[in-house]
Amino acid sequence: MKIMLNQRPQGGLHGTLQVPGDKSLSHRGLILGAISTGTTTLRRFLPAADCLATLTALQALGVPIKRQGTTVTVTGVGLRGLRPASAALDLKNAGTATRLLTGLLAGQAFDSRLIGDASLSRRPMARVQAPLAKFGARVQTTSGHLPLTIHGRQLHAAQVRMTVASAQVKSALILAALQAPTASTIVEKQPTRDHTERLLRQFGGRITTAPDQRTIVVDPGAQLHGCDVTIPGDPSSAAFWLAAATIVPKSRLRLTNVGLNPTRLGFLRILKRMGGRVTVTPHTSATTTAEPVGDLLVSSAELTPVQLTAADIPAVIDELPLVALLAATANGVSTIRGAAELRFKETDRIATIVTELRKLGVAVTPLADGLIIDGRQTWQRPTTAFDSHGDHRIGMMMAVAALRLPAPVALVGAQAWEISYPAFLTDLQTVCRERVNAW
Ligand SMILES: O=C(O)C1=C[C@@H](OP(=O)(O)O)[C@@H](O)[C@H](O)C1
Ligand SMILES: C=C(OP(=O)(O)O)C(=O)O
Repeated sequence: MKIMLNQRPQGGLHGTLQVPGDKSLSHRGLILGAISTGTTTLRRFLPAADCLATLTALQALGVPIKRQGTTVTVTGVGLRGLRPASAALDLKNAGTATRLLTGLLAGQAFDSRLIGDASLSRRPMARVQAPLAKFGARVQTTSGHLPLTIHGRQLHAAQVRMTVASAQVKSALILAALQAPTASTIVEKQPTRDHTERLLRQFGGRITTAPDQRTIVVDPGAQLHGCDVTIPGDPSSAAFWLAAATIVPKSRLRLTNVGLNPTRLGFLRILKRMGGRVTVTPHTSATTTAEPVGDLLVSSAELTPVQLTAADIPAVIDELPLVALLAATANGVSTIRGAAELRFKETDRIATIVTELRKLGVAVTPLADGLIIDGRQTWQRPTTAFDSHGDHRIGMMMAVAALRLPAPVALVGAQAWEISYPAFLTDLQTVCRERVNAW
């Protein structure tokens, strides 16, 4: 789908948005609901293609799940109640679904086969296969990629030191550890988003994180019970509006019910380091989630450059395209290092960021593990359409860039935002109060 994005709204961006539910928590709520006993109700579930791939896969594994809009009811079957699927599970574009379900299915009493779309089939799977083998798992990849054949079997406990900073791999290992007879220890390379740990505790699981924030002990055997979970707004989706309001003059936006888990707030912290103007108002009343939530108020700002190193990356991994965009407006040279993981996402995001920012005349240099971005030139009018390259975050980042241009520009592959943010165009129209024409 090619769409035309209108030029900069003269009066800036205004209004209040409730961004959709968190993608990571929507996947995890479904999976933990499935392996619990009793009913789990997920409110503000994200009905995006990635999370629907997890939902459909769990249904194929015999889990009764009903969805009405953003409310999902999962009838838990317990850790031993899953049934073999009658065909390969197609996880489409969803890396999170693939890695987490691999950890779960490795400990089941049946074999499974996982497939995905062309993008997912290019992404590395040895990163889950190798550490899962420490639990006795037998996962067969196709030269390190999908299709995967998982030979389900009884797992044993393990002590695993992770070699990639990945919440997906960590979560796969936690789901495997739940199926071992005794406690396992997982040591992360760097702390990553801790949604699995928090949600597992809410479902009654026994899991502890040491003060170093990297050492996790999973004590299996506790009965998991279904819960009511209200999923917070996705901070990765909120980040598009934080970036947009910052770089479009005269803007002021309020974003409500956004997840404020510190392991996800890298973008907010970096935006503030660059001179961004954001006020955070945490909610103090009790919620039915193990996650902090609050409102954000953002207004336009002139930005200074930023230097990011490996320690900054896990908490901002999905927002790095937006950091690059902010850097392309800053009054100096920014550097992003320690971000080689960007090369293993839906696209090689270092390459796709460079291709798209160069259409604006931005001086951007790719590095093996990051980017150098000089924000000092005025953006040029692009002579070719922007392109998502089939990657939702790249497409939405360029839709945000278009908001700063003096003339309309086309975006090819806009439909990619269905992966994580199906209401993106509606929300864009809300904050612009101007028409965005579909071609
Ligand atoms: O665990 C998760 O829900 C996710 C972890 C991250 O991936 P990695 O674990 O591969 O870094 C992130 O990029 C992805 O969008 C969601
Ligand atoms: C990398 C992403 O997702 P996943 O790994 O689940 O495909 C993302 O949403 O940016």
